[in-house]
Amino acid sequence: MPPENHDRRIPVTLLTGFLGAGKTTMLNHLLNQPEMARSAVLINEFGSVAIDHHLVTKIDDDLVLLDSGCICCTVRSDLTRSLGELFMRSLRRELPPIARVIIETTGLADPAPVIFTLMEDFFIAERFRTDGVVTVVDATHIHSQLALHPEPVKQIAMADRLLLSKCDLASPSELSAVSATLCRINPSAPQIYVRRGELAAASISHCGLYDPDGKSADVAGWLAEEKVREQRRLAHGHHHHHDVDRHDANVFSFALTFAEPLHWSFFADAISSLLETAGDRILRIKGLLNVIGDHKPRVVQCVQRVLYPYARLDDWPQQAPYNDRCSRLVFIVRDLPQAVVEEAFAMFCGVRENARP
Ligand SMILES: Nc1nc2c(ncn2[C@@H]2O[C@H](COP(=O)(O)OP(=O)(O)OP(=O)(O)O)[C@@H](O)[C@H]2O)c(=O)[nH]1
Repeated sequence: MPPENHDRRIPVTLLTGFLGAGKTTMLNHLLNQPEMARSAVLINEFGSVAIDHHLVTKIDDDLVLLDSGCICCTVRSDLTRSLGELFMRSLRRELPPIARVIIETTGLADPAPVIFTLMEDFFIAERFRTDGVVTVVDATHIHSQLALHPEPVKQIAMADRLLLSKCDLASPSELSAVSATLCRINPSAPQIYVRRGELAAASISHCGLYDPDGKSADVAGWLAEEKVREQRRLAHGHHHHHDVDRHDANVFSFALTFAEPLHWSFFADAISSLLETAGDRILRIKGLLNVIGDHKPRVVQCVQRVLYPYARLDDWPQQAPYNDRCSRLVFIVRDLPQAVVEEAFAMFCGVRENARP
């Protein structure tokens, strides 16, 4: 392959990290910088009710929502197709020239199939080059996430750069403990401390082509496994069915929809009670709310037991399903029945969930 300076292929940044780590927050800061002005963004979300693309402050039509679902087949072929389409649209000048592609994965994603696709798919590898697997690590939650879930280890081990988010919320001793943990899993990746998503574009560019050497031996092994999987898929086809709302036997997603505008204080009581009683089984909540007395949609975000200060969007999205201005909350949980969550809202807000998408 040509050295980076003479390489005319479009650089691709893979932005990964566990649920709620702060990927979208950093992405918004990056996209506001002139160096990232001509970036196309591909977003892959878990669950059937997507919301992330409304939280990215990018209005161009080079923001692509990848199919939700299993990264091993649906998303891989969707990724290949989306990158191919972006390239062709840019070639036909339907889009301005693309200087970089940023792929934001779901927090539950395994980065190996994505890296493998970028490196090995013939059409893609001719036109795009990996320039950085960048993993966002939530400095306030990573130890419990590593204890309970297999995904963050792989996301950290495969990284070229590690971005420690929420450093404004962690004490110096917590930060040094997190830093030592990351060093054990991936000693070669530089660690960058980030507060409120404020990250210079230079921190994630010029990573160079992806190279498993210098990373833990597992990384080469994971990529080799992808090759075997690919060969099997080509030989036998790949027909297993995926439920887009289920990650594994325990982790799954559901969305609640409320047709009537909500009282903020009752809603806050319902969420607080839920986080207190079932926070250990809640991985992520995010949603857009129609709140009585507020014309703008409120963005609500929780990670495990933490409810973050709400934000507002300038306006309600024009696209379905959010254009009906109903409140929607998307939950990603571990072994928490939907009925328990519905009951909390019925009790505190006096509202029942409506059977809408
Ligand atoms: N105080 C503080 N809050 C942060 C920081 N980074 C992210 N947050 C908050 O954490 C919550 C989750 O951040 P997101 O950027 O949506 O996380 P994400 O990784 O994109 O989430 P998923 O796509 O669901 O995996 C939001 O409420 C953010 O405002 C930070 O550095 N400091």
